[in-house]
Amino acid sequence: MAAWETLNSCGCKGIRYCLVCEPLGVAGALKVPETKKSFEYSPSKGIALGVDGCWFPFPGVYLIQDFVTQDEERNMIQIMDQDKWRLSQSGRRKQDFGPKVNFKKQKLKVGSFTGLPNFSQVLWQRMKLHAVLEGFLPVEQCNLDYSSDRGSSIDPHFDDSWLWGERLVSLNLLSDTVLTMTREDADSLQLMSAVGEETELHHANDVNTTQCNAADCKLYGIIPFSDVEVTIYLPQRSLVVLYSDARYKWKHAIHRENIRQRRVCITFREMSPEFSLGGKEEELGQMLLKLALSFQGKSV
Ligand SMILES: O=C(O)CCC(=O)C(=O)O
Ligand SMILES: [Fe+2]
Repeated sequence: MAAWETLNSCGCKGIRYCLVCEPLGVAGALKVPETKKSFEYSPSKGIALGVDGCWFPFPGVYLIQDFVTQDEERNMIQIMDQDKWRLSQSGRRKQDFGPKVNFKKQKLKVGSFTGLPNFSQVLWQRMKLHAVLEGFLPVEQCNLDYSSDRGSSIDPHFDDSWLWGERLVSLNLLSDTVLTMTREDADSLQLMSAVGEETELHHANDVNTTQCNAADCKLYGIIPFSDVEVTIYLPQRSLVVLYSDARYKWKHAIHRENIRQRRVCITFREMSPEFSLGGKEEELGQMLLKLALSFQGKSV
């Protein structure tokens, strides 16, 4: 392959780069290192915890470990790899099962959407057993493929909320990773002081941390949200649901340094109220849902 072909074989546009298109030295020059106070999300307590034991509530994350078995994971990856992966931004590749959307113009067409893929039906049935996903009707599925060779990442962003509803559901396959949450608004957060001595977190298995007793919790200080980041450790084969504050107030990102091996993420999205029952685009919403839930889809 000629050098220019190699240089052009990525899906980056504008300000986004991956290891294929990134001119030497740009990575360092582009990113002014930011020093934020880092907190780790504790799934068992629903709080963000600092190394010094300070913490604050972090609502809107629901994590299910071992959502699929190793065999199911292998089968799904095999099915996905039989299909074409399209180049996307920041070194990612993707397969999309959903309507054709122009988010900027808020325009939506069925396009060549034929529904979600067959293997997702069993995932959907399993999801609905969790109260947080009651009534979840997936209308779009996006498979993303991250690799360390391509320096894949996803910049901090909010998912659209004109078309997509509150709950974002992602299945994390092939390797563990970290979802990084940040806020850029001007609000401040009330930081609580440490309780007890055992404050060290052990990722998702943080069973041996102390339980917070509200009576012991003291206000430690107030800091701007923009000075903090919260890391959510996502084990391989776990399913994570983002909703409420974690969906609407915090941006989410996957940093390049947190992709150590190939990682595939399957994200399911539901309709916003506008496209749901009683909404002004209800009819279109119902039509898309019928297609989606036929589970006969091919990627668009
Ligand atoms: O890879 C992930 O876990 C996040 C993907 C994501 O944020 C998106 O597709 O909007
Ligand atoms: Fe997202």
